[in-house]
Amino acid sequence: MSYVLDYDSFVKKEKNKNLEKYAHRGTFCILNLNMFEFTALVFSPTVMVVFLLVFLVGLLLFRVRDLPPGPTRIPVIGTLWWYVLQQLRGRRMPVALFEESRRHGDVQLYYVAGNTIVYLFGYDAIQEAFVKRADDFSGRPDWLFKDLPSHGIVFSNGTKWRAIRKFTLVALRDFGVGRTSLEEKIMREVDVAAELLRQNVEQPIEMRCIFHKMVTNIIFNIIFGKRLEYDSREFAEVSEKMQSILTDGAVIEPASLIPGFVWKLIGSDKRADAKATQKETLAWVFSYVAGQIEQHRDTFQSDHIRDFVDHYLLQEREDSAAGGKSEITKELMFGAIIDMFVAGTDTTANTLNWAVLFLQENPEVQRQCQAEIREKYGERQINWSDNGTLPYTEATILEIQRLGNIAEMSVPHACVKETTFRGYRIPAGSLVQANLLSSNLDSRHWDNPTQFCPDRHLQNGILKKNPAFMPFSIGPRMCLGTQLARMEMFLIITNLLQRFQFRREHQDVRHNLECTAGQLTAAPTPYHTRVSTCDV
Ligand code: HEM
Repeated sequence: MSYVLDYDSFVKKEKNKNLEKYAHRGTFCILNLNMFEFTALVFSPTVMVVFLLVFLVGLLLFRVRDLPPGPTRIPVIGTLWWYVLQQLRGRRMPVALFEESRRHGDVQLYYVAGNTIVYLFGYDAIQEAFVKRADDFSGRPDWLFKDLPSHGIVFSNGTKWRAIRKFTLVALRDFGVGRTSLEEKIMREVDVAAELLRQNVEQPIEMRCIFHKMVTNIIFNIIFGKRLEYDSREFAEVSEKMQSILTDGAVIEPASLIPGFVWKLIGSDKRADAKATQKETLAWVFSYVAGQIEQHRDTFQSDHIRDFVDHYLLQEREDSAAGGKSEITKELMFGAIIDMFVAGTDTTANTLNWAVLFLQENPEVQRQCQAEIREKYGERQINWSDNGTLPYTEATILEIQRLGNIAEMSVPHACVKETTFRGYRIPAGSLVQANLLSSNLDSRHWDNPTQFCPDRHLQNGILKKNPAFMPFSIGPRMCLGTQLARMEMFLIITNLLQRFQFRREHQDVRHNLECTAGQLTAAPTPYHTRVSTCDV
């Protein structure tokens, strides 16, 4: 049987309504088939399925042609193989992704479990998406956070997000971000830490633990209006639970989309168990916060607002007096408190941890900071109002943040509607994540980006801004605690440097400046420090 289709003559004859003739002789379209056989063939299930498949594949090819590039996408598996490969190689995702950007460019597409993930690299692409195109790229992917029991600031969208973000910023301002009341809280922790260091002079100590306690207590004090003793049971419990939300859960990274059994198969049992552990931890945190709110209710006085919780109770009262329903629900408030602990402790503590490491690895930089502090202020305490008067020390803090890269990736954003970005189609609902590491190390904006060099932030002895400096991300979703974190870092680093010198545990053993794997924030691999009192 031959299948040569004489389409023209078929159409002509059709028009002439001369079908009968062709019903008997099959010379016109498909040799040896009459009209009825031809129709039966065309409408046979097999041929229809083939046509449908060809149509769908064509449509798919047309639809994926304009998507951003990335590692090969395999049907069903997507780019899951790529994540698994990096895990097996022991690579950290942000670094592996950054390396892929050399091959695929600044906008890349990945597929995991049927979800589209777009990664952005380098200052220009991130700025274009998160600032110039903020309306399209400032959402959060609800589907990624659906298991979270509460959506505070980090995980909410739309009017809820705007309301709780504004409320929190106003409360933080009222409780002293940039003011003396907060300065006192921070300096109290500096004094306690200084006492601890004095007791351990010349002993190898882990600064990581001390910094974690300091910043946890600062946030605790802002939220609940009191500080806890470092060696109390309550402090240990709060600190441990908040820490484990971040390190165990990792629910806010795309890798969490990978099913638990895949992690188990590739030997990463810790990740497989993480989600279960996190549920328990969140339940504990919720009941703890609820208890604190109830205690505050009993002693609340509207003319004496003590802390963030009181701020919430005041808002609740004012809204109910006005007969309206508060936009700041209890659920949002819970979420915001957890967010501040989770987003505000590990990030700041790890930056401080990097600070001591960079300073002890670069003793000349440390010496110059100390000389500047001593020359300007002698032994008097450094205050927040002194910010801007210590250019070399402040440039050093910027360089610590740039190279420490504690937030190597932004929190996942979502593309709120289908859009075109740099010529690529970005499907609605795609998860969009900025590789902040790639901006802080962007060789188009920094000379020798991997070198530790505070002077790069100075021009004629004055601090200069480089827009590619992006530890807090940019745009409307930029870190809400930026000001608080800057204040903490400035006061803690300057006041400790004024009093102490930090040295390696073994003078001739350098730290390799590697990060601990598997954490959301990039912490340096553990190290010890020997502290001596400052004699510059
Ligand atoms: C050195 C310290 C810190 C660094 C490097 C840092 C970094 C970041 C980054 C990269 C983001 C993600 C932004 C995005 O998705 O584009 C973020 C978000 C956030 N940070 Fe921080 N952060 C720090 C300290 C803090 C502190 C002290 C607080 C406490 C108030 C805080 C609260 C938040 C919140 C609530 C968000 C979510 C903002 C939103 O979704 O609207 N952070 N931070």
